[in-house]
Amino acid sequence: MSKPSDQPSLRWDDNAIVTLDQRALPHERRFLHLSTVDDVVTAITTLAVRGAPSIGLAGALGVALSAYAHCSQGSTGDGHEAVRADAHRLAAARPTAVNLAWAVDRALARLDDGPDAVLAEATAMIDEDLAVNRQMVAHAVQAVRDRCPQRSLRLLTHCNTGRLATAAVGTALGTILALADAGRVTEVLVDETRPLLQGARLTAWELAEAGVPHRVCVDSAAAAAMSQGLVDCVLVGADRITARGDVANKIGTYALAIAAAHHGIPFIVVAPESSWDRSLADGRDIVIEERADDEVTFYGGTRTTPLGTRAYNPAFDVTPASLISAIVSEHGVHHASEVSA
Ligand SMILES: CSC[C@H]1O[C@H](OP(=O)(O)O)[C@H](O)[C@@H]1O
Repeated sequence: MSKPSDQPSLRWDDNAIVTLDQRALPHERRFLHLSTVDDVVTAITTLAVRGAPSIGLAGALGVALSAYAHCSQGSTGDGHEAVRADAHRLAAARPTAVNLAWAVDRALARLDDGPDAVLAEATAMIDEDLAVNRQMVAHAVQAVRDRCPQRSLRLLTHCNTGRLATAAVGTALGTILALADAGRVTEVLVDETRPLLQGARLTAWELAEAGVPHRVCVDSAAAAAMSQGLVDCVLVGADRITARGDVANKIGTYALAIAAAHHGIPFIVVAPESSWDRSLADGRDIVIEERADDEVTFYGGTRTTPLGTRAYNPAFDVTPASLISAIVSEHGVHHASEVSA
């Protein structure tokens, strides 16, 4: 069965956020109970909770945690400064995915109505994300079919954009699962996605759970796979999309887009409206998160480099709109270009 799962990846339970610790997958299903704002900030910065929509939802629920901690239900403003300070910390936990600040701000806007209203707004976003993903996946399936005449498809994806990264269903991976459920997928090539291996650990786990044929490849093998005719379409997610359609996404996405354009392979971005930042036109203005050297200089807990070796470790890169065949949201295809490398 490959239908995208609609089981929420995080929930509110007894004044805590309950969610899978994505660092432990695929070998351990460990649940986290996040009961303080510090817990939520740490979970986001360590990628225990990850994926643009998921970190937004966790951030919004974190505002609810703060509101209950600092405000009584009938508060007239006491504690609001403390909640606003917590909201700032939550929104700043990771800078690139616009969903985080957007969701935190939306939850914070209900503060004057009390903690219950903040929680109601955050949990409404979970339900909305699920509905949005279902609509988006339907549009993305059609966008693939419009660009790929093949009856059965060989797809390539990068990082993890499934139910773990969203409230449920997923974005690009949700589309892949829907295509597989319709019998349209021969194989999925999954970029392992160095250095944190979201592809090898999480996307492979979701595809295996769904029974979809797949192989993992090192990120640098993706272009070779395209040159060998192993890829009919590339599907990826997004963390921030500018007004003209430049896309910030997991590091390695830009290289995929260049290779896809060179080989005339459709390169489709699947992301919700909440991933758009229309205040920016040029992707070069997107703040790219730089992460610790040891994510690169260590592998499996063992140092791979000489002591003292530094690393260049941006968590994201920017793909210009000119290299993107289509950007699909719950509203349909936003951007389509005849891509040329
Ligand atoms: C639907 S997830 C969108 C996006 O978020 C991921 O980043 P991270 O794993 O660092 O949270 C990746 O860029 C996905 O494409």
